[in-house]
Amino acid sequence: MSACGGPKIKSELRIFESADELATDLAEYISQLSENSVKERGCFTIALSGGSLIKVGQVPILNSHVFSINDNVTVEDAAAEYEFAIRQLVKIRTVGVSESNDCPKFDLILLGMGPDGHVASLFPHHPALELKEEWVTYITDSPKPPPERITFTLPVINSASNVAMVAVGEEKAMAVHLATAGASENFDASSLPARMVQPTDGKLVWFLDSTAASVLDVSNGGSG
Ligand SMILES: O=C(O)[C@H](O)[C@@H](O)[C@H](O)[C@H](O)COP(=O)(O)O
Repeated sequence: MSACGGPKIKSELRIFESADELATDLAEYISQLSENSVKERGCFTIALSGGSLIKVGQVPILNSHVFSINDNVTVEDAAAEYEFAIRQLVKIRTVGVSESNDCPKFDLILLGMGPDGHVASLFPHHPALELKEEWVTYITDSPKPPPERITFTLPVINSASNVAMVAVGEEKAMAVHLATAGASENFDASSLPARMVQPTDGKLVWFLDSTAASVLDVSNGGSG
């Protein structure tokens, strides 16, 4: 594994020869964060993205501690229900609160990234990227199936104590480069939502395999 600093925010790039090596380090990273959070706060709150990243079935978590999306209602109602559930968790202080904007402050948000640089269900140039008040929103026009999705908004993602962004495979290499490289002043960040993941008071760690990192200019910290 090689590690180096990312762009000017508190970020780190971890690059692995294989997806297996990445998975082992990611598991250890999550386990360490969990141990620290439980010691400090008595609990550990983690938000999981969809896609191929997570196969949560192997982790022994009480069902009552898992908050899944209700896909038996309209996508609009699912988003409202989910936001209500998170607000309840914030009210009882299970989920912390960001000091700067009252958003929920997850201990860790675990994200995959698409080849177009989308994260969660925040896609390039989508109006959902502009939302400032909502914690959870819905879209009905996802370019990646299924078309109807709910998603955390950027204010919630950027309020996390830790964000882990995982990208594996050649098809993501350009998006990784554009998301982590220094940008010209007229770069339109909304063209690459992963670049908008910049935790306000938290740390971003990229977990990459060597193919996803193959376009990075790692010699100068991958910040281009
Ligand atoms: O629900 C989803 O699809 C995720 O929220 C999405 O952001 C995913 O993490 C990326 O599309 C990467 O997906 P893969 O890991 O399967 O490439």
